[in-house]
Amino acid sequence: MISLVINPGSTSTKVAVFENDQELFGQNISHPTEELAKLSTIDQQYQFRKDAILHILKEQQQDLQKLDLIMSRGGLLKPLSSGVYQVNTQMIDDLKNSPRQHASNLAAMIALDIAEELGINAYIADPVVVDELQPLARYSGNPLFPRRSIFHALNQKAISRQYANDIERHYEDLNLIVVHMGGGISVGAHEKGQVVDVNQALDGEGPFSPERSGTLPVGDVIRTAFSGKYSEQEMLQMVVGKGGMVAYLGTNDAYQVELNAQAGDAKAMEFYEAMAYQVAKEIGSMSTVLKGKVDAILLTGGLAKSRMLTKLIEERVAFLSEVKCYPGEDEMKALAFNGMLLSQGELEIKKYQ
Ligand SMILES: Nc1ncnc2c1ncn2[C@@H]1O[C@H](COP(=O)(O)OP(=O)(O)O)[C@@H](O)[C@H]1O
Ligand SMILES: CCCC(=O)OP(=O)(O)O
Repeated sequence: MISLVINPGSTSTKVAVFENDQELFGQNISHPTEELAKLSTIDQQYQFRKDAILHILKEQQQDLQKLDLIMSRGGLLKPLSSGVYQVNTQMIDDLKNSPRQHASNLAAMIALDIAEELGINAYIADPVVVDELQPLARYSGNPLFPRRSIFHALNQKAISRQYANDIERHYEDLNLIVVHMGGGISVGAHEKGQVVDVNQALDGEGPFSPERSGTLPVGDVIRTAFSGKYSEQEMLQMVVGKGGMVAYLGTNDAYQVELNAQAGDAKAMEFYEAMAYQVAKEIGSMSTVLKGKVDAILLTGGLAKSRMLTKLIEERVAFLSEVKCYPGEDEMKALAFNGMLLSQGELEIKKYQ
Protein backbone atom coordinates (compact mmCIF):
# COMPACT_ATOMS: atom_id res chain seq x y z
CA MET A 1 0.00 0.00 0.00
CA ILE A 2 1.52 3.31 -1.10
CA SER A 3 0.44 6.54 0.62
CA LEU A 4 1.19 10.20 0.14
CA VAL A 5 1.49 12.03 3.46
CA ILE A 6 0.94 15.79 3.68
CA ASN A 7 1.64 17.89 6.78
CA PRO A 8 1.58 21.69 6.63
CA GLY A 9 2.82 23.32 9.88
CA SER A 10 3.11 27.02 10.67
CA THR A 11 6.79 27.20 9.71
CA SER A 12 7.10 24.22 7.34
CA THR A 13 5.39 21.86 4.90
CA LYS A 14 6.32 18.20 5.24
CA VAL A 15 5.65 15.74 2.45
CA ALA A 16 6.44 12.03 2.19
CA VAL A 17 5.62 8.87 0.30
CA PHE A 18 5.35 5.64 2.30
CA GLU A 19 5.07 1.97 1.41
CA ASN A 20 3.03 0.72 4.37
CA ASP A 21 4.94 2.21 7.34
CA GLN A 22 8.29 2.50 5.53
CA GLU A 23 9.23 5.91 4.17
CA LEU A 24 10.25 5.81 0.49
CA PHE A 25 10.84 9.54 0.27
CA GLY A 26 10.38 12.51 2.60
CA GLN A 27 11.13 16.20 2.59
CA ASN A 28 10.70 19.07 5.05
CA ILE A 29 10.22 22.42 3.28
CA SER A 30 10.94 25.33 5.69
CA HIS A 31 9.05 28.61 5.24
CA PRO A 32 11.05 31.58 6.55
CA THR A 33 9.21 34.55 8.11
CA GLU A 34 9.92 36.79 5.06
CA GLU A 35 8.34 34.25 2.69
CA LEU A 36 5.17 33.88 4.81
CA ALA A 37 4.92 37.66 5.30
CA LYS A 38 4.02 38.00 1.60
CA LEU A 39 0.90 35.86 2.20
CA SER A 40 -1.08 37.59 4.91
CA THR A 41 -3.84 34.96 5.37
CA ILE A 42 -3.73 31.17 5.50
CA ASP A 43 -6.13 31.05 2.51
CA GLN A 44 -3.48 32.82 0.49
CA GLN A 45 -1.02 30.05 1.38
CA TYR A 46 -3.19 27.35 -0.22
CA GLN A 47 -1.76 27.50 -3.76
CA PHE A 48 1.73 28.22 -2.47
CA ARG A 49 1.80 25.13 -0.24
CA LYS A 50 0.11 22.91 -2.85
CA ASP A 51 2.61 24.02 -5.51
CA ALA A 52 5.49 23.36 -3.08
CA ILE A 53 4.23 19.79 -2.52
CA LEU A 54 3.65 19.04 -6.23
CA HIS A 55 7.00 20.58 -7.17
CA ILE A 56 8.89 18.36 -4.72
CA LEU A 57 7.02 15.25 -5.87
CA LYS A 58 7.83 16.06 -9.50
CA GLU A 59 11.46 16.86 -8.72
CA GLN A 60 11.78 13.52 -6.94
CA GLN A 61 10.10 11.77 -9.89
CA GLN A 62 7.39 10.31 -7.67
CA ASP A 63 4.68 8.63 -9.76
CA LEU A 64 1.34 9.80 -8.32
CA GLN A 65 -0.54 7.08 -10.21
CA LYS A 66 0.90 4.45 -7.87
CA LEU A 67 -0.73 6.07 -4.78
CA ASP A 68 -3.45 4.11 -2.99
CA LEU A 69 -4.52 6.86 -0.58
CA ILE A 70 -3.55 10.21 0.90
CA MET A 71 -3.12 10.86 4.62
CA SER A 72 -3.09 14.46 5.80
CA ARG A 73 -2.89 16.44 9.01
CA GLY A 74 -6.27 17.41 10.45
CA GLY A 75 -7.07 21.07 11.01
CA LEU A 76 -9.38 23.33 13.00
CA LEU A 77 -12.63 21.38 12.79
CA LYS A 78 -15.22 21.04 15.55
CA PRO A 79 -13.95 19.21 18.68
CA LEU A 80 -13.43 15.51 17.79
CA SER A 81 -12.48 12.23 19.36
CA SER A 82 -9.08 10.77 18.49
CA GLY A 83 -9.07 8.68 15.29
CA VAL A 84 -9.08 8.60 11.47
CA TYR A 85 -11.69 10.50 9.44
CA GLN A 86 -12.31 10.42 5.69
CA VAL A 87 -12.07 13.86 4.12
CA ASN A 88 -15.53 14.91 2.88
CA THR A 89 -17.24 18.07 1.66
CA GLN A 90 -18.64 18.86 5.13
CA MET A 91 -15.08 18.82 6.47
CA ILE A 92 -13.80 21.09 3.69
CA ASP A 93 -16.70 23.54 4.28
CA ASP A 94 -15.93 23.69 8.01
CA LEU A 95 -12.21 24.22 7.33
CA LYS A 96 -12.97 27.01 4.87
CA ASN A 97 -15.30 28.69 7.38
CA SER A 98 -13.13 28.11 10.44
CA PRO A 99 -12.97 31.24 12.62
CA ARG A 100 -9.35 30.38 13.39
CA GLN A 101 -6.60 30.10 10.81
CA HIS A 102 -3.74 27.61 10.82
CA ALA A 103 -1.74 25.87 8.11
CA SER A 104 -3.21 22.51 9.17
CA ASN A 105 -6.55 23.71 7.67
CA LEU A 106 -4.93 23.44 4.23
CA ALA A 107 -3.91 19.79 4.57
CA ALA A 108 -7.29 18.15 3.92
CA MET A 109 -8.08 20.64 1.14
CA ILE A 110 -4.84 19.92 -0.71
CA ALA A 111 -5.19 16.18 -0.03
CA LEU A 112 -8.74 16.05 -1.43
CA ASP A 113 -7.75 18.07 -4.49
CA ILE A 114 -4.95 15.65 -5.37
CA ALA A 115 -6.98 12.57 -4.38
CA GLU A 116 -9.94 13.51 -6.59
CA GLU A 117 -7.67 13.88 -9.61
CA LEU A 118 -6.30 10.41 -8.95
CA GLY A 119 -9.64 8.79 -8.03
CA ILE A 120 -8.49 7.76 -4.53
CA ASN A 121 -9.53 8.70 -0.96
CA ALA A 122 -8.00 11.18 1.46
CA TYR A 123 -8.05 10.96 5.26
CA ILE A 124 -6.98 12.87 8.34
CA ALA A 125 -5.85 11.39 11.67
CA ASP A 126 -5.83 12.86 15.19
CA PRO A 127 -6.55 16.45 14.10
CA VAL A 128 -5.41 19.46 16.15
CA VAL A 129 -8.93 19.63 17.68
CA VAL A 130 -8.87 16.23 19.42
CA ASP A 131 -10.73 16.99 22.65
CA GLU A 132 -10.36 14.86 25.78
CA LEU A 133 -10.42 17.71 28.32
CA GLN A 134 -11.81 16.92 31.76
CA PRO A 135 -14.70 19.14 32.94
CA LEU A 136 -12.59 21.26 35.32
CA ALA A 137 -10.10 22.04 32.52
CA ARG A 138 -12.87 23.73 30.51
CA TYR A 139 -13.17 26.63 32.97
CA SER A 140 -11.30 29.78 31.96
CA GLY A 141 -12.53 32.44 34.34
CA ASN A 142 -15.52 33.61 32.33
CA PRO A 143 -18.26 31.42 30.81
CA LEU A 144 -18.08 33.45 27.58
CA PHE A 145 -14.61 32.03 26.95
CA PRO A 146 -14.47 28.27 27.65
CA ARG A 147 -10.99 26.75 27.33
CA ARG A 148 -10.56 24.69 24.16
CA SER A 149 -8.38 21.77 23.16
CA ILE A 150 -6.22 22.85 20.20
CA PHE A 151 -2.80 21.23 20.15
CA HIS A 152 -0.38 18.85 18.41
CA ALA A 153 -2.63 15.85 19.10
CA LEU A 154 -1.17 13.65 16.36
CA ASN A 155 2.43 13.93 17.50
CA GLN A 156 1.68 14.01 21.24
CA LYS A 157 -0.24 10.72 20.93
CA ALA A 158 2.33 9.12 18.59
CA ILE A 159 5.29 10.01 20.83
CA SER A 160 3.42 8.86 23.96
CA ARG A 161 2.78 5.47 22.32
CA GLN A 162 6.41 5.29 21.23
CA TYR A 163 7.59 5.98 24.80
CA ALA A 164 5.18 3.37 26.20
CA ASN A 165 6.52 0.89 23.66
CA ASP A 166 10.14 1.79 24.57
CA ILE A 167 9.52 0.96 28.24
CA GLU A 168 7.24 -2.00 27.44
CA ARG A 169 4.16 -0.48 29.06
CA HIS A 170 0.77 0.60 27.71
CA TYR A 171 0.02 4.25 26.97
CA GLU A 172 -3.32 3.74 28.74
CA ASP A 173 -1.47 2.85 31.99
CA LEU A 174 0.79 5.91 32.10
CA ASN A 175 0.63 9.53 33.29
CA LEU A 176 2.72 11.69 30.96
CA ILE A 177 3.42 15.36 30.33
CA VAL A 178 4.11 15.76 26.62
CA VAL A 179 5.64 18.96 25.25
CA HIS A 180 5.52 19.56 21.49
CA MET A 181 7.75 22.46 20.45
CA GLY A 182 7.33 23.50 16.81
CA GLY A 183 6.00 26.74 15.31
CA GLY A 184 3.54 26.51 18.22
CA ILE A 185 4.18 24.94 21.62
CA SER A 186 1.68 22.66 23.40
CA VAL A 187 2.07 21.02 26.82
CA GLY A 188 -0.41 18.20 27.45
CA ALA A 189 -1.30 16.30 30.63
CA HIS A 190 -1.95 12.71 29.48
CA GLU A 191 -3.74 10.74 32.18
CA LYS A 192 -4.02 7.06 31.31
CA GLY A 193 -4.28 7.72 27.56
CA GLN A 194 -6.50 10.84 27.72
CA VAL A 195 -5.25 14.39 27.26
CA VAL A 196 -7.21 15.78 30.21
CA ASP A 197 -5.63 19.25 30.01
CA VAL A 198 -3.49 21.11 27.50
CA ASN A 199 -2.76 24.76 26.74
CA GLN A 200 -4.73 26.08 23.77
CA ALA A 201 -1.59 26.27 21.64
CA LEU A 202 -2.87 28.34 18.72
CA ASP A 203 -4.29 31.64 19.93
CA GLY A 204 -5.08 30.83 23.52
CA GLU A 205 -2.45 30.47 26.18
CA GLY A 206 0.72 28.80 27.37
CA PRO A 207 4.39 29.43 26.58
CA PHE A 208 5.40 31.73 23.74
CA SER A 209 6.81 29.94 20.70
CA PRO A 210 8.74 30.73 17.50
CA GLU A 211 5.68 32.48 16.03
CA ARG A 212 3.09 32.77 18.84
CA SER A 213 2.71 34.99 21.88
CA GLY A 214 1.16 32.41 24.20
CA THR A 215 -0.48 33.92 27.31
CA LEU A 216 -0.48 37.75 27.29
CA PRO A 217 -1.54 40.28 29.98
CA VAL A 218 -5.20 40.41 28.92
CA GLY A 219 -6.07 43.92 30.16
CA ASP A 220 -3.17 45.43 28.21
CA VAL A 221 -4.24 43.47 25.11
CA ILE A 222 -7.82 44.81 25.34
CA ARG A 223 -6.65 48.41 25.77
CA THR A 224 -4.27 48.05 22.80
CA ALA A 225 -7.01 46.47 20.67
CA PHE A 226 -9.29 49.46 21.33
CA SER A 227 -6.55 52.09 20.98
CA GLY A 228 -7.40 52.63 17.32
CA LYS A 229 -3.79 51.96 16.35
CA TYR A 230 -4.27 48.41 15.10
CA SER A 231 -6.74 46.50 12.93
CA GLU A 232 -8.30 43.21 14.12
CA GLN A 233 -6.02 41.30 11.76
CA GLU A 234 -2.92 43.07 13.10
CA MET A 235 -3.96 42.25 16.68
CA LEU A 236 -4.56 38.59 15.78
CA GLN A 237 -1.19 38.41 14.05
CA MET A 238 0.48 39.66 17.24
CA VAL A 239 -0.81 36.43 18.81
CA VAL A 240 -0.30 33.97 15.90
CA GLY A 241 2.26 34.41 13.13
CA LYS A 242 4.02 37.53 14.40
CA GLY A 243 4.17 36.77 18.13
CA GLY A 244 6.85 35.12 20.27
CA MET A 245 10.25 34.85 18.61
CA VAL A 246 9.11 36.68 15.47
CA ALA A 247 8.05 39.66 17.66
CA TYR A 248 11.21 39.70 19.78
CA LEU A 249 13.85 38.71 17.22
CA GLY A 250 12.22 38.99 13.76
CA THR A 251 12.56 35.31 12.78
CA ASN A 252 10.69 32.00 13.19
CA ASP A 253 13.95 30.07 12.82
CA ALA A 254 14.95 28.86 16.28
CA TYR A 255 17.99 27.09 14.85
CA GLN A 256 19.41 30.41 13.65
CA VAL A 257 18.63 32.03 17.03
CA GLU A 258 20.53 29.24 18.75
CA LEU A 259 23.55 29.72 16.47
CA ASN A 260 23.45 33.46 17.28
CA ALA A 261 23.25 32.70 21.01
CA GLN A 262 26.22 30.36 20.75
CA ALA A 263 28.16 33.05 18.89
CA GLY A 264 27.70 35.40 21.86
CA ASP A 265 24.45 37.24 21.01
CA ALA A 266 23.19 38.06 24.54
CA LYS A 267 19.67 39.00 23.36
CA ALA A 268 19.26 35.64 21.58
CA MET A 269 20.57 33.79 24.65
CA GLU A 270 18.19 35.53 27.04
CA PHE A 271 15.28 34.85 24.68
CA TYR A 272 16.12 31.14 24.62
CA GLU A 273 16.33 31.08 28.41
CA ALA A 274 12.95 32.82 28.67
CA MET A 275 11.36 30.31 26.26
CA ALA A 276 12.70 27.40 28.34
CA TYR A 277 11.48 29.16 31.53
CA GLN A 278 7.93 29.49 30.17
CA VAL A 279 7.83 25.88 28.93
CA ALA A 280 9.07 24.66 32.33
CA LYS A 281 6.39 26.70 34.12
CA GLU A 282 3.68 25.11 31.95
CA ILE A 283 5.07 21.64 32.72
CA GLY A 284 4.94 22.50 36.42
CA SER A 285 1.32 23.54 36.01
CA MET A 286 0.41 20.28 34.23
CA SER A 287 2.12 18.27 36.99
CA THR A 288 -0.56 19.59 39.39
CA VAL A 289 -3.27 18.37 36.98
CA LEU A 290 -1.76 14.88 37.41
CA LYS A 291 -1.49 15.44 41.20
CA GLY A 292 2.27 14.94 40.98
CA LYS A 293 1.95 11.38 39.66
CA VAL A 294 4.06 11.83 36.53
CA ASP A 295 5.74 8.80 34.92
CA ALA A 296 7.70 10.88 32.41
CA ILE A 297 8.03 14.24 30.71
CA LEU A 298 8.50 13.89 26.94
CA LEU A 299 10.02 16.72 24.87
CA THR A 300 9.38 16.59 21.13
CA GLY A 301 8.96 18.72 17.94
CA GLY A 302 11.53 20.59 15.83
CA LEU A 303 12.83 22.57 18.81
CA ALA A 304 13.54 19.39 20.76
CA LYS A 305 16.47 18.92 18.34
CA SER A 306 18.14 21.70 20.32
CA ARG A 307 20.12 20.17 23.16
CA MET A 308 20.67 23.69 24.49
CA LEU A 309 16.91 24.31 24.87
CA THR A 310 16.04 20.86 26.22
CA LYS A 311 18.83 21.15 28.83
CA LEU A 312 17.50 24.52 29.98
CA ILE A 313 14.02 23.00 30.39
CA GLU A 314 15.28 19.79 31.98
CA GLU A 315 17.23 21.56 34.71
CA ARG A 316 13.97 23.20 35.90
CA VAL A 317 11.65 20.15 35.73
CA ALA A 318 13.88 17.12 36.36
CA PHE A 319 12.73 17.07 40.01
CA LEU A 320 9.25 16.04 38.78
CA SER A 321 10.13 12.88 36.82
CA GLU A 322 12.34 11.37 34.15
CA VAL A 323 12.69 13.69 31.10
CA LYS A 324 13.05 12.07 27.65
CA CYS A 325 13.64 13.79 24.32
CA TYR A 326 12.09 12.70 21.03
CA PRO A 327 13.61 15.27 18.63
CA GLY A 328 11.59 16.16 15.54
CA GLU A 329 8.21 14.61 15.21
CA ASP A 330 6.60 11.31 14.42
CA GLU A 331 3.60 12.81 12.64
CA MET A 332 4.49 11.60 9.15
CA LYS A 333 5.05 8.04 10.31
CA ALA A 334 1.93 8.16 12.49
CA LEU A 335 -0.17 9.29 9.52
CA ALA A 336 1.33 6.57 7.29
CA PHE A 337 0.81 3.96 10.00
CA ASN A 338 -2.88 4.90 10.28
CA GLY A 339 -3.15 4.68 6.47
CA MET A 340 -1.64 1.20 6.53
CA LEU A 341 -4.01 0.01 9.27
CA LEU A 342 -7.07 1.29 7.48
CA SER A 343 -6.01 -0.25 4.16
CA GLN A 344 -5.72 -3.55 6.03
CA GLY A 345 -9.24 -3.04 7.44
CA GLU A 346 -7.87 -2.90 11.00
CA LEU A 347 -9.10 0.57 11.79
CA GLU A 348 -12.54 2.12 12.00
CA ILE A 349 -12.94 5.06 9.62
CA LYS A 350 -14.91 7.74 11.45
CA LYS A 351 -17.39 9.88 9.54
CA TYR A 352 -17.01 13.63 9.91
CA GLN A 353 -20.42 15.31 10.15
N1 LIG B 1 18.54 21.59 15.45
C1 LIG B 1 17.67 22.55 15.78
N2 LIG B 1 17.93 23.38 16.80
C2 LIG B 1 17.06 24.36 17.15
N3 LIG B 1 15.89 24.58 16.52
C3 LIG B 1 15.59 23.78 15.48
C4 LIG B 1 16.44 22.73 15.05
N4 LIG B 1 15.86 22.12 13.98
C5 LIG B 1 14.68 22.77 13.75
N5 LIG B 1 14.52 23.77 14.65
C6 LIG B 1 13.42 24.75 14.76
O1 LIG B 1 12.18 24.08 14.95
C7 LIG B 1 11.12 24.92 14.44
C8 LIG B 1 10.25 24.10 13.50
O2 LIG B 1 9.74 22.98 14.17
P1 LIG B 1 8.64 22.04 13.45
O3 LIG B 1 8.19 21.05 14.49
O4 LIG B 1 9.16 21.51 12.17
O5 LIG B 1 7.53 23.16 13.20
P2 LIG B 1 6.15 23.22 12.41
O6 LIG B 1 5.75 21.81 12.07
O7 LIG B 1 5.26 23.87 13.41
O8 LIG B 1 6.35 24.09 11.21
C9 LIG B 1 11.80 26.07 13.68
O9 LIG B 1 11.83 27.22 14.51
C10 LIG B 1 13.20 25.52 13.46
O10 LIG B 1 14.18 26.56 13.32
C1 LIG C 1 -2.86 24.43 15.99
C2 LIG C 1 -2.02 23.61 16.95
C3 LIG C 1 -0.95 22.86 16.24
C4 LIG C 1 0.23 23.71 15.90
O1 LIG C 1 0.49 24.73 16.51
O2 LIG C 1 1.01 23.26 14.89
P1 LIG C 1 2.38 23.91 14.35
O3 LIG C 1 3.35 23.97 15.48
O4 LIG C 1 2.80 22.93 13.29
O5 LIG C 1 2.06 25.25 13.81
